[in-house]
Amino acid sequence: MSDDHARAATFAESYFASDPVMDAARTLASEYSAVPVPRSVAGLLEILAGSAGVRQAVEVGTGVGVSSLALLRGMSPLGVLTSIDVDPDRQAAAKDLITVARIKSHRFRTICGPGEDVLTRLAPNGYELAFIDTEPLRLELTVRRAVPLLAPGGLLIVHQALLRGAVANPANRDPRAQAVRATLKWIARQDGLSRVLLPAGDGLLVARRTTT
Ligand SMILES: C[S@@+](CC[C@H](N)C(=O)[O-])C[C@H]1O[C@@H](n2cnc3c(N)ncnc32)[C@H](O)[C@@H]1O
Repeated sequence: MSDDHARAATFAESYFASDPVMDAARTLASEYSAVPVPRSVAGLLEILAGSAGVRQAVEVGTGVGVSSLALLRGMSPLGVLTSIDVDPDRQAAAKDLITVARIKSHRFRTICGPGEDVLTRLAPNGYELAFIDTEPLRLELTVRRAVPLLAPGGLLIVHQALLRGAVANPANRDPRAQAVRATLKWIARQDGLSRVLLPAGDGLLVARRTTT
């Protein structure tokens, strides 16, 4: 990253109102070694969930709940987030975070298990937003299984879509970079999805189901 880009990224990450609950969540994340979405991505998740008036959302990669909190803050006050992770301890920490943030507990449904498997048990066309922030090696299968869950107009949002510069560099043969590249190619082949790839956080892919 050039000096100018690095300075711009640092400035962007500082351009937020003070948020003690989110700050505490970030400290918690480091204790659980669960890298949370950066502030810019959390802010965008909240705005997207809010502008779409989301009532049903699904997330793969709860971590300690930084992205969950952002989504729940943005969603309709009646909205329910179903959040999936393989790590029960992190999910327990996420539930505590949601309580501390004074969000009603029934709005945050956690399921412990591999996202790529759990998604097959959820309702097709039933979700207005799917957020994926999981292990890159599992990403393509997870995304393939998340897309059929989207309602018409629903949003698919994938974090870690650039893995710093690795995904954009075709000479980089790291398996995680290759897995993310394959996922992006699969998304690009889908007729019913419009898409944009943003260099926010570790790369954010936002796609919208355009078919009815
Ligand atoms: C980057 S962290 C998620 C951070 C979270 N989105 C946040 O902002 O706080 C990735 C999470 O994915 C979980 N994970 C890894 N493989 C998974 C899988 N196959 N299915 C579901 N979760 C998985 C890890 O346990 C970890 O908590």
